[in-house]
Amino acid sequence: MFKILFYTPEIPGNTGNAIRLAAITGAELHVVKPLGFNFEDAHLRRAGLDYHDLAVMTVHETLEDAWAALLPARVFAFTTTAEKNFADVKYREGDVLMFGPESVGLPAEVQQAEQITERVKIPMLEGRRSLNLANSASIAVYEAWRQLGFAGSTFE
Ligand SMILES: C[S@@+](CC[C@H](N)C(=O)[O-])C[C@H]1O[C@@H](n2cnc3c(N)ncnc32)[C@H](O)[C@@H]1O
Repeated sequence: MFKILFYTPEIPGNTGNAIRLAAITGAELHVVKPLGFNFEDAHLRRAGLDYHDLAVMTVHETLEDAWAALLPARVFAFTTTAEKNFADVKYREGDVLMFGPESVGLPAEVQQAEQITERVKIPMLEGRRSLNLANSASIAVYEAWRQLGFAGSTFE
């Protein structure tokens, strides 16, 4: 399945939603510190509901630790500044879908890192700033999973 990579997320409810997304789809969730919350946060637990035990989640101390655990793999950096439509990628099993923190998005140096295969954008109307982090991850995982015929799901 796919790997969701949240770089330094700040808002607990978004990571809680991603935990639920991971449990529902089988995608792994990888989270890079520092985090803007702790895992006991009520908002995170509420958003993740009772799915925490069903999700595979790893917390990495640094981005280097995350690369060591995830690579080799293709890494797609989701950013509002990309030119390429995320839906034009032909996703493969094991791809990493990477997202930035809520306030500032992925820093330029991370977007330009050698580990990044391609920067991609989810379409928006002209003049709109960005989607919510958890919504972005859901859209990305479901498009990638759709391309794989929803492998492993009840509709396979
Ligand atoms: C709330 S957004 C960050 C907003 C930040 N001000 C920016 O412009 O990047 C959090 C994350 O969601 C993802 N995201 C939101 N909208 C997106 C879009 N239209 N295309 C690709 N990624 C998006 C990105 O990974 C982003 O770092």
